[in-house]
Amino acid sequence: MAKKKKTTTKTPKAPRFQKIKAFFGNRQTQTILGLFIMLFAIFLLVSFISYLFNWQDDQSQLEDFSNKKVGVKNLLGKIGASISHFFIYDGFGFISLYIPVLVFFSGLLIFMKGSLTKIRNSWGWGILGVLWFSIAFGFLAHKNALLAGVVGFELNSYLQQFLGKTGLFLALLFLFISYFIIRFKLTPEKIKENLPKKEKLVATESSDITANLTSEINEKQVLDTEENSIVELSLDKVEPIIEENTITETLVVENTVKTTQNEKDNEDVSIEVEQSVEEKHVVENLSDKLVKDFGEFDPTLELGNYKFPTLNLLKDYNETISVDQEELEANKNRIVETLNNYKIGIAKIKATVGPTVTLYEIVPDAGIRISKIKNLEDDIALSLSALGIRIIAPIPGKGTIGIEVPNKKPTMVSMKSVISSTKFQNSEMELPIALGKTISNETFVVDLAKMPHLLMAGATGQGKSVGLNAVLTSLLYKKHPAEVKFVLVDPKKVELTLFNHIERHYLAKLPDTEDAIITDTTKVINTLNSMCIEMDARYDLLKIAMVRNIKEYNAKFKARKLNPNDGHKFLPYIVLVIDEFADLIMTAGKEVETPIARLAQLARAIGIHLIVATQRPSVNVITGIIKANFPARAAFRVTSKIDSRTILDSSGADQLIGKGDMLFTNGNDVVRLQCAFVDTPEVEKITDFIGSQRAYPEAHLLPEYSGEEVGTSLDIDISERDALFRDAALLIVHAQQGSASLLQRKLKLGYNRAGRLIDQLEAAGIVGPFEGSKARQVLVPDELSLNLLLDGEKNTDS
Ligand SMILES: Nc1ncnc2c1ncn2[C@@H]1O[C@H](COP(=O)(O)OP(=O)(O)OP(=O)(O)O)[C@@H](O)[C@H]1O
Repeated sequence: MAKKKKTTTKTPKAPRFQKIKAFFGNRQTQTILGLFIMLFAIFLLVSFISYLFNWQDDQSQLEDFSNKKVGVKNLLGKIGASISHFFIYDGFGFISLYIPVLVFFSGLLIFMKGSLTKIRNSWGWGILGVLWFSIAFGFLAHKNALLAGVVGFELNSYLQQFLGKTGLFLALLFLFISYFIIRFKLTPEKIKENLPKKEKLVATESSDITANLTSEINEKQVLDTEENSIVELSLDKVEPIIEENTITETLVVENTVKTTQNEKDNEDVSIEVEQSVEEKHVVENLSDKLVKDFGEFDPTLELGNYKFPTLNLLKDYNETISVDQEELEANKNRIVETLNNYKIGIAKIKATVGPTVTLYEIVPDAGIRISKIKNLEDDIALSLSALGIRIIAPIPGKGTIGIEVPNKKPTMVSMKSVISSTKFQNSEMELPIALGKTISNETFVVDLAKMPHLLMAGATGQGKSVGLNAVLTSLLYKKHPAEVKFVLVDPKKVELTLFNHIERHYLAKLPDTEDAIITDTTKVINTLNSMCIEMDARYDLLKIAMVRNIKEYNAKFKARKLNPNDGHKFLPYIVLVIDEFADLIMTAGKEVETPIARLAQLARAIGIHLIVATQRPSVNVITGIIKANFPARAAFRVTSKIDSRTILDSSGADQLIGKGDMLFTNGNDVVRLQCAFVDTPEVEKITDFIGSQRAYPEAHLLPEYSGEEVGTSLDIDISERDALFRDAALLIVHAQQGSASLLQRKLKLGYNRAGRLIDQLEAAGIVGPFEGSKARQVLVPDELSLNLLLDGEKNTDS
């Protein structure tokens, strides 16, 4: 029975409790309850706010609460007014407004099935806060009944009795600070770490590292600590083990590992997400800063006051092209007649009058073969009884045939007219050159930097030197001394002397040489080789700067992205002008040709450009290797068709009329131009104008080059010599013929090995340098001398 009783007494209680629990655990109940609480919070808030405005009126009315006649002003009536009065006036004062917030928040959490702990926490902290504020308001403004409320006022005066004003103030301050310390888990260390927000690189992959590190943390540290406590482990003391695949080198270990143990209530476990601090990036790098502070590097600054030559230094000529109608008619009639004689009908004819020649553009009748007209070139010229007829059949890009007939009265194209043209003045080219005017009277401007080298040819007295002066003048009018330097080679010794005036502005020379203008052949060789050294040095600079050409390099340098302490400097363009190339080739041959070919092949990217002029455009002067590397050619009048072919790869230059009449090609079309005329007094005026200005201390210096290296650039170690070296040397000395094919035949070697042997023999001084198609010279006369030479070598080597 007793047993029975026990069960009967216990059972009714348990289900009731469980029923209540189930009732409140029901989501519908929770939703309704949450909603009710939220609405109640709004009710409270509205009434509180309304009370703030109407409290004085409503207060007296509340005494007569049940009296229907007595009304209140509060938006939520007597109940609203009473509750507000209770909380605000009799309670905690103004801060009571926080109570509806707390209520609303709790309602929301119930509505959303949030954590109960949160509700508990927020009420705990909320009530403390309300009390604190109420007392604080009482402390600060005890006369204002609404601010502190009765509770605040009373507590304030009660506490002041015990602690005094200062004591209470300190107590309030203490509570205030304590709140922040507890709430935000502040420690002096944490504050210190957060205060100086300097470059602290935070691991972007902190999770990885944390994982790595946790496994490494001394377990004891964790176990020794109390249950349920949060163990903060400073990672400073832990040696991080960094796996290869983690990006860790730049980490500042700042994270803390939080280990929570034995949590009973899962709901109570709140996850704290530590915000990783955004890694700071340097937006403005050093070069940007330098540019911001000092502006872009200005290479012209050293000669900042430099004045470009003025246009009035150049002469005016009467340049109006007079169109002689009679001459035009007569020429047209003769062309039509001549062509008709050869049964070539003309559909249309059009004339363009240029400075020196007039172009008659002919549209032949349908069915006429162009080659027929081309073949009749000489006959037509004879019939027109004029020199310098050039037939262009067809005119590229047009379906017409051109016949260029010289004008009876040619017009001079002055340098002034081309320099002052907007085409030249507004050109954005790197090295603009105003060469002259085309047949349609347009100024012809080309970029030397794009050519990239220019070959000029023409018989003597046809305008080459004037052409070179036009090129140099163009550059002087457009480029600052800091941007371009000239290396002038003048074997004729008289043509370029005027440019001596601008030595310290525009010229470049070898160190320890007196004259910047080179007239001596050996100096030319040294200068060319020095330019090859300059070229290699510039390529190295470009490589380090990771740019492809001088333009990009200089742009980078100007933007202060290249450090002068690393050897970087602003690179001026270097223009090498050789006035008489034939002379050089005749006297120095390969020694000149090889560096010229090298420069021509490679120098374009690093800003070295060559202008080579010759009056003998024969194949032994303009060799295949030179021609291949000079796509831009300017031909003045030459004496034979063969010369014209050598220079232009086509005839035409032999039919020019001289005096600056020229053909220019840059690989594709041939353009007929009248070269601009600049005479010696004009050049003198310009060079004087420049020369009288402040200059650099000396001419631009090219790298040093010692002439001894000429011809023995091959530096082959004795120990690396071929096993057959001695045999080969003997063979060559016996035969007195330095050819690789001899070695190939006699020693039965392959081409490459024989070539290598010849190189080694050259390095040893047994054979001379390569001389084109001829066999190399043998420098050792007999076997005895050879033995002496080789034994001597051995002795010096050991
Ligand atoms: N563009 C031009 N317009 C008008 N006349 C010109 C022009 N170019 C040259 N001449 C005339 O031709 C003459 C010879 O020219 P220039 O001295 O340039 O010839 P060159 O080819 O250099 O001769 P050389 O090879 O002997 O030095 C000049 O004095 C001038 O009278």
